[in-house]
Parts: sequence; C-alpha cells; structure tokens
Amino acid sequence: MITASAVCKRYAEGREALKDVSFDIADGDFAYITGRSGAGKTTLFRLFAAIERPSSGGIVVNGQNLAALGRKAVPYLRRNIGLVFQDQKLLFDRNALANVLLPLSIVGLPAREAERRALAALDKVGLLDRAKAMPVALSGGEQQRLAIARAVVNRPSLLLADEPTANLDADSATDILGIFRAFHQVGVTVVVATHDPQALADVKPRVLRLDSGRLLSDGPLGAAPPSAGGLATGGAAR
Ligand SMILES: Nc1ncnc2c1ncn2[C@@H]1O[C@H](COP(=O)(O)OP(=O)(O)OP(=O)(O)O)[C@@H](O)[C@H]1O
Repeated sequence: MITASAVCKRYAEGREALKDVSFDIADGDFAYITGRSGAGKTTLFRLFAAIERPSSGGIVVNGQNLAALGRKAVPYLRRNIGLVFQDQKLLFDRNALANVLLPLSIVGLPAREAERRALAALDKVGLLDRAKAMPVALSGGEQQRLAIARAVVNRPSLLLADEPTANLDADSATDILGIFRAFHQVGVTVVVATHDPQALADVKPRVLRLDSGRLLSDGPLGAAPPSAGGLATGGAAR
C-alpha cells in the first residue's frame, strides 16, 4: 500500500524534514506515526498524498510510484486516499451534508446517489442526525467526525489522519479512534499521525517513531531501539 525507500525531504530554505526514511505499510494495516513536534509526521503525509515531492528516495502509494506521477494523475491518486488534516478545512458557510457532498461533486455522481453516499458517510461517524447543522453548531469532536465523513465518502482504500485527536477531550478522542478502528476492520488501510498517549496505548499498536526526520523504530512502543544501520522490527502488527 505504501512503500517509502530512503526518503529525504529538504524544504526550500534547506531544512531537512526527513532523512533516509524507509518502511512498508501493507494493505489493510493500521499504523501510527509518532514523534515530537517537527519530527516530520506531516511532511510524510504530504508526500503520501503527492502534495510535496521527496528530495530523494522513492515513494509508492497504491501501486503508483509518486516520483513518476504526472500532474494529471494526482487527482486519481487522491481519490483513493482519505485525508484528515489537523486544520480540517471545513466549509463554515455550508451545512454538514454539503461539506460531505463536496468531494463527490468532482466525481460527477447523480445527485440522488451522491446524497445517499454522503448520508451513509455521516451515519458511519454518528452524525446522521446533524446532517443539516452548520459546522459552527458542532462540537470540536463532531467537527472532526465531519472531516472524517468527508474523507471517506469516496470510499478510499487508504485513510491518513494527522493528529485527529488534538484538542479533543478524552471521550471525543476515544470516539474518533473507534471510528478509525471500524474503518480498519472493513479493510481500509489506516495511518494516524499522533502524539496522543491514549491512541498509542492501543493493544500492540504498530508505531513508526520519528525523531528529527529519522525513523527511530517501527513496532509496538517500547520496542528495542534500532541497531546501527537497521530498524527495530518489534513485530509490526500485519
Ligand atoms: N513548508 C515548509 N517549509 C519549510 N520547512 C518546513 C515546511 N513544512 C515543515 N517544515 C519543517 O520540516 C520539519 C518537519 O515538519 P513537520 O510539519 O513534518 O513535523 P511534524 O512532526 O508534523 O510536527 P507537528 O507535530 O508540529 O505538526 C520542521 O522542522 C518544520 O519546520
């Protein structure tokens, strides 16, 4: 599903956000990416979604080599990826249903089918009864759930969520994590970037730990640190 091979990312002013990062995330995996602020988590997601290109190294997502991906192919790549970013970019002048309908307008579905799918997505995140609500009338946790509904309405095979529980109370965070697990249960590959200890307290989570752009370990938290030149494998949950 995702293969990163010796990925380096240097931003324009020379800051190295990722240094020689390699890993595989198989179809149907659930993985967390963690690391302190600035470790490179968001940069990895931006690379997966072809928002940025690596400075060197290779990334394959859904069988597509992103280094060779033409600009016209990017929307097709993204159609299979549900993105939940920290800044949810909800449209505050449209109701919840209209927010979820937006990605479907690009696909060109008949209006009735689009509405049926959007309502099904709202139902999956427990917001069916708030379909007509404006985003300002929703709580932080509900807004996050709305962002997830919008991300999954195209039925992506890969769901990427960047700090989805940031700024949420513990109960709302539990709900959000439960929603991701439910998508994983039905075969969606899920990758969540988080600092949230509640998320990482999951049963034997696969955790990719970044520090200053380097991958320190890959496996359950507490896995042995990598030996020189190699990664701690730690029994990734595949
Ligand atoms: N567009 C950019 N231009 C220049 N430098 C950037 C850019 N985006 C990120 N960086 C730098 O790259 C490094 C990694 O940033 P990134 O946002 O990927 O980290 P992060 O782990 O997601 O952090 P956070 O948890 O705070 O979101 C940081 O040093 C950051 O300042």
